[in-house]
Amino acid sequence: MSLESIKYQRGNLEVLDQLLLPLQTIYIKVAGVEDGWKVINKMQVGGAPAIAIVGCLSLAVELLKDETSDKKIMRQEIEGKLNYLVSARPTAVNIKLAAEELINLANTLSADENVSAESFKERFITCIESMLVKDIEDNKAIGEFGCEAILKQLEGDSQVRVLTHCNTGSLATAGYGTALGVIRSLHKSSRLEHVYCTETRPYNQGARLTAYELVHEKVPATLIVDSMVAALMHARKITAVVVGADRVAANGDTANKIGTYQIAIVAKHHNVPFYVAAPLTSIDMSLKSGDSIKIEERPDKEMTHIGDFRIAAPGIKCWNPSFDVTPASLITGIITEKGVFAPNNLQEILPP
Ligand SMILES: CSC[C@@H](O)[C@@H](O)C(=O)COP(=O)(O)O
Repeated sequence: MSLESIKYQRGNLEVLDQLLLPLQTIYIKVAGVEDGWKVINKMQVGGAPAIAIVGCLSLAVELLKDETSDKKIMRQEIEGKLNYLVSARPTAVNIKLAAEELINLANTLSADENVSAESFKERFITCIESMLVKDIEDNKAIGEFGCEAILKQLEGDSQVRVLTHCNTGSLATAGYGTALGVIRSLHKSSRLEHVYCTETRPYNQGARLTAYELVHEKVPATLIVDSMVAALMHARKITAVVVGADRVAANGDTANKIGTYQIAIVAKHHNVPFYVAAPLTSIDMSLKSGDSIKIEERPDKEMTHIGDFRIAAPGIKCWNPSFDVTPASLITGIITEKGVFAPNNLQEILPP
């Protein structure tokens, strides 16, 4: 069975504490928006889709307990709480787009005289709950499209070696995963020879989470340190790189975990196709290019320490951007639930 990072039943939300993995499997109760903001900001839950889903579900849990019977007050509170949740982490766009959609729904329900306060609440919560199912369906479609695109470039029925970065699996989504979903689909098709996953310094999502998922799923995999990517591509034939995204701009420039950009440069040098696997909810058509994507900077401690153990020389200054932007020119294709698109062709699916 796949790992489950989000456990939800109406009125009850728990998330698997990613900071404790792989050593401990502990679920944290998220009783409302304040808890939702904290688990996202502290990175107890990470990954753009999972951040959006957990944030919105934390609002669903809070709303269920709310006894307000005034729709206007409910609408106002919902808007404030969603904007607050969006502020927990600035780079991933999924939560911002989900918040905009939910605020529109709240406006419509509040303005409709035929909708009672009870029915407003019910329809609003149901809409949030549907995100869980939709994300898994989208990821399975991404997996299939990605698998097909990678296999299409091969001659005969040769085996595939893939490199991935950060965590994009069941832990970073509602389930199945995006880039890791593509890897899962390749594995199912018996064409996957091997996966290489990077450690993903400084927070080690690759070593802690992706490696954990790959071992759990019995996918043949090897962990490498981030600085080994060029050596790996020189030493072994890598068929493709597949990574996730936190925000894709309208021109295809893609923000993803720090280190993605340099992997794309190395891939270009070695003629290795570089794919971004992301649902449409990671594409921000309001931004012309990656230059306008806000890059989150994380506390120094995430670089200088491993857990509570300091590894960096005391007194040294740090720069800790959590993401970088890979220019569209380095990206072979963006794998979405609607198919694989050239980065300069996103208007085909999402007209501006
Ligand atoms: C399907 S997850 C895609 C991205 O969100 C992922 O690659 C990533 O960068 C995660 O960053 P994180 O800082 O752990 O939230």
